[in-house]
Amino acid sequence: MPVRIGIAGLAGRMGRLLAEEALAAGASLAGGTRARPGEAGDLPAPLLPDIAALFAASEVVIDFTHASAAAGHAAAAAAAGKPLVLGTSGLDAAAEAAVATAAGRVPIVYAANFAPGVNLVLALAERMAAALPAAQYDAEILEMHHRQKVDAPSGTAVALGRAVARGRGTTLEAAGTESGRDGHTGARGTGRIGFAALRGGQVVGEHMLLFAGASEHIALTHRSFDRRVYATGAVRAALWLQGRPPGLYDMKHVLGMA
Ligand SMILES: NC(=O)C1=CN([C@@H]2O[C@H](COP(=O)(O)OP(=O)(O)OC[C@H]3O[C@@H](n4cnc5c(N)ncnc54)[C@H](OP(=O)(O)O)[C@@H]3O)[C@@H](O)[C@H]2O)C=CC1
Ligand SMILES: O=C(O)C1=N[C@H](C(=O)O)C[C@H](O)C1
Repeated sequence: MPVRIGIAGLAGRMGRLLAEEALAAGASLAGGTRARPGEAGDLPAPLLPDIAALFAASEVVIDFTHASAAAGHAAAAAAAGKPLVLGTSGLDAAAEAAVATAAGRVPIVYAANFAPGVNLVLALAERMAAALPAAQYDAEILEMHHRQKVDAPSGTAVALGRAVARGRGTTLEAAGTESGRDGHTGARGTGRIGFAALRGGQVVGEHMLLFAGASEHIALTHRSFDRRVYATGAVRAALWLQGRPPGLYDMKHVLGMA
């Protein structure tokens, strides 16, 4: 029997591609949700009234919606006893804690970016940060996305920052960050991780991690040209979750890079 996949955010940029990729992977569509359920539109699966109904109809739910919905969706996964693939970005610490709590009951893949190349870049970022002393190489993360993106810095930029911090044996919170400098900011803090976000046009997703030393720069760059790469990865994660024990996984587990 094909795996029944439910899609939270079915009418969104990602939701529509997720539906196509789920069918292409041999799964079936259990239904979807959106923020404005009255507007059915030309959707490839039935719109269900709420997230609980979506979990009831599905074997696994994929969520690409809005950060404000993430904690509730994770709690609904735990209540239904069904796995969740969470791609939504911009979660605050409380929402991430709610996801971790739900992962004690059900398996959850929570990934900032489902593109395989980005997950390789994350692994390389950690290794590079371990090799390049924070006192000599300033880490700066630059990202650019389409003009509709509502959160900044991107989830992937934050994941890159966390990877750099891990490589340096610390956390992003302890290292400190500098974002969107403007005006009399004072000199750059040693060891801090810098973030800058550009928004414009229809850019699918571009990330650069720069290690800036006094005499040399080393950069890692990733560009996505088609957001289908994220949908393919998220559907792969949904199928990978079938039969997994409860736990918080990310894309490196799905890709066998953990
Ligand atoms: N991890 C990854 O690899 C990727 C992550 N993303 C992330 O996925 C998310 C969605 O991106 P994208 O598809 O471009 O966004 P869109 O705005 O195109 O779509 C969002 C969808 O979620 C629905 N939605 C919005 N708010 C809520 C809510 N509070 N509760 C339930 N549903 C809601 C919208 O409903 P309606 O249609 O009624 O407005 C819409 O269907 C973002 O956080 C983005 O950063 C995106 C690409 C890759
Ligand atoms: O909103 C997007 O489009 C994207 N969001 C994710 C993020 O915040 O990192 C992943 C990708 O960059 C596209």
